Amino acid sequence: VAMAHLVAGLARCWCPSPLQVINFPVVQLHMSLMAMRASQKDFENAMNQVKLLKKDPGNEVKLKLYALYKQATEGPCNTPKPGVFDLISKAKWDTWSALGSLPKETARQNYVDLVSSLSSSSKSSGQVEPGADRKPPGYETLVVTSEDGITKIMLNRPTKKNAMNRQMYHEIMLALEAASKDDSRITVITGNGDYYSSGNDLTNFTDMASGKVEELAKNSAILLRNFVGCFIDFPKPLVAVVNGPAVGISVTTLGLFDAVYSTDRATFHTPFSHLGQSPEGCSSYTFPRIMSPSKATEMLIFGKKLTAREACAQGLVTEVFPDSTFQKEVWTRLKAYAKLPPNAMRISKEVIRNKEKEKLHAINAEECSVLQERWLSDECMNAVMNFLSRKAKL
Ligand SMILES: CCCC/C=C/CC(=O)SCCNC(=O)CCNC(=O)[C@H](O)C(C)(C)COP(=O)(O)OP(=O)(O)OC[C@H]1O[C@@H](n2cnc3c(N)ncnc32)[C@H](O)[C@@H]1OP(=O)(O)O
Repeated sequence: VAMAHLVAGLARCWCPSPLQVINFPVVQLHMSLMAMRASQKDFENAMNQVKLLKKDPGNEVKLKLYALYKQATEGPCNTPKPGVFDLISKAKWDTWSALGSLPKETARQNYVDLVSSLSSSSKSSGQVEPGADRKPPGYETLVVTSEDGITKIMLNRPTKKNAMNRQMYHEIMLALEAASKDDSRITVITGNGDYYSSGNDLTNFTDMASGKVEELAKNSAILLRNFVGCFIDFPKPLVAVVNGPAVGISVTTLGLFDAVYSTDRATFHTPFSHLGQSPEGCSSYTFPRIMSPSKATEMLIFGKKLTAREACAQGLVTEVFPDSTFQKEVWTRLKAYAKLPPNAMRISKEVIRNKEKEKLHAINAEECSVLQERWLSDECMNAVMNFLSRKAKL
């Protein structure tokens, strides 16, 4: 009954011209840190474009548009929570509130992207779409496919063991953003070749040796914070299909996935002390909770490498499969899961994740700020130089 009221109420809220509700004053916004930046003009165009859509995009999308608009213009949700019986206001408040501390400029970009995707699918008028001259992202470090209700993001630098260079960080963020809005129900991250990922590409640090070190460390901390933030905020079930060994950030972010399936050939290694670094990916918070404080210490401080079975026994991995049947078994299972009702899955994730979101963003910020200092230390510089001059391997 409550759902029926909510649906009817939302329909009233957006009808007879359901999209005209998004007729808000315009405010000045700041430049985005993200690679693709939506200008104030793009944002205004998007607001106009919404009114021209012929096809009603549905309540879920309208709520998302509402929330992104509010976040882009007013920032994080700052109004009192409506009562439980005020279903429409509560649905709007919940959606806005779920955006947490998403920066205004990112919300503005997301709003523009969402409207752009709606415009291209509904082809409502002969007008030029905002951003129509902008090419859809072509990935150089990833292969992204969508099939059977599953968007698969495959890390694709196999000759470098899928080490994450700056471009890959940016592309993963873009791919997650796109997957959060596409029709798929589950999103998977996996690796191409024999490794899941060897973690941060240590050549990212080579620039550090060439002056402006503080600035580079600061920019890397911003990149890392945005990157991990995308995992914290990802709204659909996110599954890691760990096809081989995982190192560093590709291990720590697993604590932010909803399920982790691993081949028995994989290992899990976070050699931060060896590298003069400190934990990231919210692992300083998630790992002690997933495993136990002392098991987390062995991994994050002493750099103990876990086998897949050990990682499973400690709760980091959901299930381990023999390498010979890994792909077949995992994809059969995921395809079955992808037939489940998408809204129920998304809402269940929201219920689970929302309790922790604010905390996770705070942990992420703290870890990045500590790392920013660590990257400038002799311990870190020496470890990176040793790897680059091939004196040391893990
Ligand atoms: C924005 C900043 C975020 C920072 C946060 C993250 C922290 C981390 O992720 S810390 C973890 C960093 N990763 C490592 O320290 C791993 C380093 N790599 C290795 O120790 C070995 O390469 C590895 C054990 C993974 C594999 O050893 P082998 O099987 O013997 O292969 P090769 O060493 O010959 O590797 C093949 C090829 O790949 C290049 N490679 C592998 N890993 C990395 C890496 N992390 N960064 C850069 N390059 C990497 C390796 O150099 C080889 O290249 P070529 O010599 O050109 O063939």
